[in-house]
Amino acid sequence: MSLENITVLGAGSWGTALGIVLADNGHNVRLWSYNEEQVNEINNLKTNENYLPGIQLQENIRAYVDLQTALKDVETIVIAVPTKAIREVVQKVSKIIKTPKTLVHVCKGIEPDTLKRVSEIIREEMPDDLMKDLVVLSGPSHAEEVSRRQPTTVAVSSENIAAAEYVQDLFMNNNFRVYTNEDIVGVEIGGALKNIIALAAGISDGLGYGDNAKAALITRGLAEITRLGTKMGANPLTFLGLTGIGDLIVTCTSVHSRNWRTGNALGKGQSLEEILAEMGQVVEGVRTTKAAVQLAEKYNVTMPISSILYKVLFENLKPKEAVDELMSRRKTHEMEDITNMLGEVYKQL
Ligand SMILES: NC(=O)C1=CN([C@@H]2O[C@H](COP(=O)(O)OP(=O)(O)OC[C@H]3O[C@@H](n4cnc5c(N)ncnc54)[C@H](OP(=O)(O)O)[C@@H]3O)[C@@H](O)[C@H]2O)C=CC1
Ligand SMILES: O=C(CO)COP(=O)(O)O
Repeated sequence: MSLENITVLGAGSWGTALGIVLADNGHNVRLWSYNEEQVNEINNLKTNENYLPGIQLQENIRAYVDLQTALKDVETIVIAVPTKAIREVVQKVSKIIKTPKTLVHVCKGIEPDTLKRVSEIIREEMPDDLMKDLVVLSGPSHAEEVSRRQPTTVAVSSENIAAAEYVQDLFMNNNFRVYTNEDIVGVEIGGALKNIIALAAGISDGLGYGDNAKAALITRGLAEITRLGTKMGANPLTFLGLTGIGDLIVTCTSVHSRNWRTGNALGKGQSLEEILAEMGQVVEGVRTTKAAVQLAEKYNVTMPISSILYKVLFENLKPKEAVDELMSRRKTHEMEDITNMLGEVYKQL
């Protein structure tokens, strides 16, 4: 495959880790950050200590503070800023580029109130004639491990399978295996909602509950994600793949996860404000919990874990009381709703 200039917007942990993958594949990587000090550190010391401590960056990664220079002569733009910054960043890009580009977003969130997925936000902010293709990259992939070249698998999804295959080739190497999947709705919903369940799993661990509780949260979490996602038009089988159960497992069980760590500290009694101030990196699940509760209402689906987490995050419900409330819900059949979902699966086979 031909080598390219590729611009990565956002020099946080994920943007930098993906930059390392692309640089390993021989591409010229331009990391854009609005923080001049960080840009100087990346260019002069070849490190990004606040986001990926102990990692040495390659010579073919260069950082830029000027967006116009960062975007000069690129075909592909990777968007790796938090969901709340997407609109602003895409608007800035749309005012600079003159020819259509392939956009790859790697963000895991949903916008509260508008209830838009990230690809929908990008489509609203980027004129059609400036967007060649839009591709989502998602899956179980902590930046800390990717930057150390530990084996990782992800999926790329696009309405145009040829575009997904093109992005698959850009990123794929022997440490970073990339699959394609055409179900953008399922890929984005799985990636965004797993963060909510990871917050809940962290709370459970922080309270001192064990593996049984965590397995329950992962399994019942997957059930509520699938219930909502299917109503939104996703293929239920996607939730059994890398961007569904795969990402749910890694985020609920890893100390790398900012969402799990936030939940863990909440379970131990710290306040949300305090935790977020100390984290210094995005915790997407907090904002996505608001969106999920609104989506559950809109699509008329029950999402008990997301709903109870909303009360913990925004209504001062104590974590222990939240668990008691979850456990004492009315009795039900495990497969309630799932039979409907299976009907959808069979229709798609
Ligand atoms: N980290 C990971 O392992 C993974 C992350 N993701 C997803 O990738 C996305 C980015 O996450 P991640 O890199 O981890 O987050 P980080 O918090 O590590 O980094 C985000 C970067 O975006 C910058 N940024 C924030 N707001 C703006 C803005 N308005 N304009 C320009 N830059 C901005 C931040 O700068 P500053 O901090 O100075 O504000 C920071 O450099 C999230 O949606 C996350 O869920 C997906 C898979 C793995
Ligand atoms: O999405 C991720 C791993 O796949 C990263 O999760 P956190 O944002 O919780 O760190």
